[in-house]
Amino acid sequence: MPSNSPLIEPKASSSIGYTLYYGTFVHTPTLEELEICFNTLVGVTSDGEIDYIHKNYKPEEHDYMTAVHRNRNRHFDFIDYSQDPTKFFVPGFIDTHIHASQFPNVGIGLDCPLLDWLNDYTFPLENQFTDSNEKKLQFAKNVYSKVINKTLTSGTTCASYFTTIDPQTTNLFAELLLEHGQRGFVGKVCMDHNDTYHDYEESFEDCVHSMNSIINHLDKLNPSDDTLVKPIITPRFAPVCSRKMLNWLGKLSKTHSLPIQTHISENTKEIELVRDMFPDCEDYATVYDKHNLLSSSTILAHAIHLTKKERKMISKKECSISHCPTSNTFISSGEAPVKQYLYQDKINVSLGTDVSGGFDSSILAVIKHSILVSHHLAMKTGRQGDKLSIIDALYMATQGGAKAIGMPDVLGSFEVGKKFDVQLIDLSSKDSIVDTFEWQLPLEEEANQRKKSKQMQDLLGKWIFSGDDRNCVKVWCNGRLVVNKMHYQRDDRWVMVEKDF
Ligand SMILES: O=c1[nH]c(=O)c2nc[nH]c2[nH]1
Ligand SMILES: [Zn+2]
Repeated sequence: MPSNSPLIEPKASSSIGYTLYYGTFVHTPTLEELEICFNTLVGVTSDGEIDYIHKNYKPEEHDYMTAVHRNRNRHFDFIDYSQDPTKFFVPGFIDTHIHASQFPNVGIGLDCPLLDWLNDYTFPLENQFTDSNEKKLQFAKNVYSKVINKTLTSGTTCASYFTTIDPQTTNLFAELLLEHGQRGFVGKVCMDHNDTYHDYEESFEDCVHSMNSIINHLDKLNPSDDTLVKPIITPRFAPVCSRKMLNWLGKLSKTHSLPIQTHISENTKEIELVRDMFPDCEDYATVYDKHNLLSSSTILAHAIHLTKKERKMISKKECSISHCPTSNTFISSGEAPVKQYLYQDKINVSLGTDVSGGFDSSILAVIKHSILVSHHLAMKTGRQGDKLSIIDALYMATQGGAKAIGMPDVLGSFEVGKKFDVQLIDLSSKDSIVDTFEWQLPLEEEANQRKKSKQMQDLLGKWIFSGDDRNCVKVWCNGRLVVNKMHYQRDDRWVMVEKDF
């Protein structure tokens, strides 16, 4: 266990029995649908699977032991947050675009446009992961432990990561994910044609060798009963990949049934470059399509400046877009018309922090930024319909993310058969900067359910716009408690809770 992550629960202390969670559960099972379930009992098996949901559970009327007995479990935990209206469960966040290797550059490179930003800040940093063996492993362990700790303690239970071109440190990254208990897709960056920064590129043959080594290593790494880390095919973006490499990666995805992630149409200069380099392709999306890289398991990051034809193709191929508004603002790339993608083009859209183009590794922050950027877009276009709602953004951060990573029936919402990848939000946590007033709280005794639901929706607004990772007090991944920042007040002092209750 890395010593710099005191908030991460060590594996040994994870709960292994049957667990019943009781309290308020909030989720967006489908686009446009927000479900707020008060007094809900959720049963989770020792494998981390939700096998029982009882909405509106009344202890005086119902017997929770039926759930326990159904599983022939004599030992179980009962975790009750129903008495505190400032606490609620939400699905763990799914970050569908993040560069783990770029974490040290967070906050650096403001307003440097993409291609300069890559050469001046990003390639030199990523190149440090290709140093001599001992040096690079130490460097990688430090950076990768920190980024996993940071995202996990901010409520990200699963992420689709980019690492670097280096295979050894990429394998180390996958091991660290498992050690911390975060679900993850691990993408070794593939790039054999870096014309502007030759120090940081690989040969086609090296790429083939590295990808095979990573696929084999990750195959052996997962626990026997579950796949928590998985490789993802990652051509960095068209300008740094030869046609031979793009072709091979398309085939590799098919032969190993592996998902694909890449960048598309982030910056106008980048689009011009692609046009010059691939004159036989009508547009950027066609470059990927020609090399068999567009399918329902492809995540396309940014997708800000797509043409109508590209949108149609992306929709038809059922690719997902990872919207990264924090990054798009920080390096001035533009405003993606996300509402149109979701509702008119019927494209699945998820959210990405895009560290370090994005300066915040918390998806909660990206939810906030996605809404603000959409308001700016609406002011520019004069179309109110361009504005994203809280429900849209929460959906993209959870169920939309689950769809993007090919796990719509496993993650993203509370449903029997899904995995318990969950965060507990506490608006009155120690150090919380959220202010709530008594009349704003959905109290147990409130009989008017509509009023109670409206109060809960207002609390979601408070969480998203004035909260942060300090309000994410517990995180479970695959049913296992992996983060516990829970404190309680004793004699006017905040004391860390050792156990769940
Ligand atoms: O935001 C981005 N970050 C990157 O590292 C990158 N590489 C290509 N295109 C990119 N865009
Ligand atoms: Zn990126």
